[in-house]
Amino acid sequence: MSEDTSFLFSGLHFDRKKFAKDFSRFKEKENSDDLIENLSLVEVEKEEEKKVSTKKRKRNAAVSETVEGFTVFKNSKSASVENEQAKKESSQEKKKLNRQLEQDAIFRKKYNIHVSGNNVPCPLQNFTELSSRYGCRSKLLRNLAELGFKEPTPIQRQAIPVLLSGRDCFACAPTGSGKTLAFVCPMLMKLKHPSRDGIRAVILCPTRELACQSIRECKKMAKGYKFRIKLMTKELVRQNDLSNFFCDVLISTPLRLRLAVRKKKMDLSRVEYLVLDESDKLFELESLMIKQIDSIVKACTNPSIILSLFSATLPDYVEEIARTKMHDAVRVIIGRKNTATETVKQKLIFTGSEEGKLIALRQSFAESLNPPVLIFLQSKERAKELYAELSVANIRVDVIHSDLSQMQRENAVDDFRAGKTWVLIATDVIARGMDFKGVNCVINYDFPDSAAAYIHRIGRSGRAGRRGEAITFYTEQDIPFLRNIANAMAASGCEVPSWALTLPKLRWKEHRPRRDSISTNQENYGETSQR
Ligand SMILES: Nc1ncnc2c1ncn2[C@@H]1O[C@H](COP(=O)(O)OP(=O)(O)OP(=O)(O)O)[C@@H](O)[C@H]1O
Repeated sequence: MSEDTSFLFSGLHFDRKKFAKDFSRFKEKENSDDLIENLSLVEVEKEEEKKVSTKKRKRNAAVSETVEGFTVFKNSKSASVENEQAKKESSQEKKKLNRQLEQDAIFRKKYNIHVSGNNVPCPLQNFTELSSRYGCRSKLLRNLAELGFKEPTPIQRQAIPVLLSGRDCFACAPTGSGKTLAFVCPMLMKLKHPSRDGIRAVILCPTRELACQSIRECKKMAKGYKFRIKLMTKELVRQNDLSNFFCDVLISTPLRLRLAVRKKKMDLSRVEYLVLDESDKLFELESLMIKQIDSIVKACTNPSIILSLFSATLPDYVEEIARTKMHDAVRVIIGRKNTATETVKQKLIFTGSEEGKLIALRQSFAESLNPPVLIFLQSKERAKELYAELSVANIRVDVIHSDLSQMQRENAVDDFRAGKTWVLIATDVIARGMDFKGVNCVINYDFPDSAAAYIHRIGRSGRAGRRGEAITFYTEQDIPFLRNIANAMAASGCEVPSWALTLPKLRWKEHRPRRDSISTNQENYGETSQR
């Protein structure tokens, strides 16, 4: 090489012995004959260095040693040893990851957990993992133990890690399978401690009854914490200015929260955690709720908000709408989507006419009235009529519908929970989410208006692994709509008359036909049907 290359090493002291080979390459050449050889050597060297440096760039940090302020890359020999080491490490990493993925797949199969999405977190093996993996405080674990929750349910095993890792989540799991805890537990862990910094978490429920129940469940799980957990009540909405209102958790129906945001300047910009419970009900097309949900989600402007949807039925259109509001969401389905729980024995009874229903009801009560029993009808008028009929019999019966005051509705639910009421006659106002321990039987006195309504109604029974029963009366006018219910029954492992599965499948929106009146004793009707 003709030019002087000593500047390359000026200011550095090299151990000539150690680097003799390298020095030999850069030494002055006597004649040009070797120039070509020398150039080619230099090119080879450069090529080698180029390969080494690109490989190194691919690694997290090039291994180097500093000599007097200069970083000197190791020579190619130690670099290739390094590469070998790095390759071995990364293949070990890869093997470990694959082993973990395999274990997760086996575990999810065991609990019928189906997931989709990027990098889905490992499911929980047990509740103690909440503290070992996520640093959960002992207080929360103690509360779970006090509530008698020994093992996480399948939906909790998967939805909790997803939400704790800050991912948006769609969760569809059977009725009575613990979805409430699946979103409350990670919410409390994410909130960590009380704060006066605005409204931090919001849970939206389709009915006031469910909102009241959710706040009760929340407070049980937050025992010992000082979280401000508030219900959006009529009184709260009546306050003039809510712009400075703050709490850790706010539970509301969409209508009330939208009112508070639009009319009373309630600020949702710091909400970090938003849960849409019974989400398919909230997103029901042509319902006012879907517009209310839209304005609430828009008001939650926190870019790092965690949005989750929970329900036992999650139609595809709900996912499509929600995906426009979610980012990189994880989908968690337990069992088969939109199917009834397998813990409820289901029966269809043909009663011919409306009159036949009352006879069939009296007969089933005479044979085996096994309270508590829930009876669903398609309207409040019909609920009142049946209440009039049954309240004369010596059965402790009550009724709940939207014509009652808030207090009357709460009393009806509390009395039924407490066992004071044996038979509760209801409209669909309590068909979803309501958790009554040990309802032995649900009677669909009027045919449900959709397969989803059927799944949610009968899901008031057979909860938390308990067994239950569901009886569905149907008349001539219900037969065209029978196929969907028969499918839901068959999908949850129930015996269904084969002819029912051959009926034409109808894409029905709502089935609430006009029906003959129930009341047979007109003179009693006026006295006892004040409810
Ligand atoms: N890990 C658990 N172990 C035992 N019981 C549990 C567990 N988690 C929840 N439960 C109980 O299971 C019952 C049903 O829970 P929850 O109401 O959350 O069900 P859900 O899936 O929300 O039902 P729905 O779809 O009807 O709303 C409740 O009584 C609750 O206390």
